[in-house]
Amino acid sequence: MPKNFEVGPVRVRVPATSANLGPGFDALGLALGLYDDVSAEIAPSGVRVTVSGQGAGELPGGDSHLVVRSMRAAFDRLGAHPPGLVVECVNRIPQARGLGSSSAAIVAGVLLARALVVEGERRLDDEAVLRLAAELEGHPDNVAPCLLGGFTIAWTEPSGARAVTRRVAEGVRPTVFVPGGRGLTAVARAALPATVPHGDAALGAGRAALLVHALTAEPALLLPATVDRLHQDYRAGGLPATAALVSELREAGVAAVVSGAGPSVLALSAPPEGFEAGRDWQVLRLPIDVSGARVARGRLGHAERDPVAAGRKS
Ligand SMILES: Nc1ncnc2c1ncn2[C@@H]1O[C@H](COP(=O)(O)OP(=O)(O)O)[C@@H](O)[C@H]1O
Ligand SMILES: N[C@@H](CCOP(=O)(O)O)C(=O)O
Repeated sequence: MPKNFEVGPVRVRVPATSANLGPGFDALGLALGLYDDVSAEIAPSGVRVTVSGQGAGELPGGDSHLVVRSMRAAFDRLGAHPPGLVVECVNRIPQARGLGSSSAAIVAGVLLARALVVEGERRLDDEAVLRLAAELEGHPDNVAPCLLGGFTIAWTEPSGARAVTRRVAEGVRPTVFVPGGRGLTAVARAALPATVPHGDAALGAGRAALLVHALTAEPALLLPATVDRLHQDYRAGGLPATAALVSELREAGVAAVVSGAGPSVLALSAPPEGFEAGRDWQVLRLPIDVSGARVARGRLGHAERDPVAAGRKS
């Protein structure tokens, strides 16, 4: 084993996340009980990546894989350069659906790299992991809940991203509606205008503040607290089915929003009994993940390799 590196494999479990939550664009996020499991170890040469579950047969291998790119970025920060890597991914988070799969891959890569380096936690502390992961992702609202769990409020200072996590009030039960079709976050971000009317910004500030209260103390206020004017309308043209489902749910009194940049829909209160979204939507009732990413020593075991069951346990 080259100097600087821990002996043996490490693994990490990272949760799906839903960002924005309506008015909290690029700031608010929620960790959900659906997970990717990833392991990594130092090899004498080369980069070998195996993927099962979501993205199998589609994602690039080797150094182009997002987990590996994120590991490389973290190794650079740590000043440690491994001769080779073996990475195994068991993915359950649907990709390019607005459920934070890219943030999960980035957080997994950064945490795995840190765990493989001797004294990694001293050299790259938790705050530095958040800053690096947010830098790689481009916005902090998914990486924060993925790392910390629960409901997070993230912001960016000149020195980088910071976040706090808050416990969600009893009775908030997320339901996620996931369509078959994909939507890339980069494309949805390109649909946003450079400026918005002052009235819309003012409304958003008030509703985002109310949403923190509603989610942590008074879920009865979730419907007015999830009104957004900063991003959803601008993206609706590219996501007509998503916009239609959000409207239908809200008209039924459900606090529904676009999940992240879409195309999934997040409902923060339960849809009425018998509500049918239609055949195009997979409906997932997910618990809130309160732990965030968890690192352990050793390869993935039988439980982590189960493509379905293990994904729902927190
Ligand atoms: N587990 C993963 N491993 C490697 N690459 C991934 C993984 N998850 C997502 N990605 C990459 O990120 C892209 C999706 O990112 P993005 O558009 O931000 O959507 P999401 O809302 O799922 O984060 C995928 O097309 C893929 O290139
Ligand atoms: N604030 C971002 C959130 C993107 O989340 P994702 O899960 O769709 O990557 C945005 O709205 O662009």
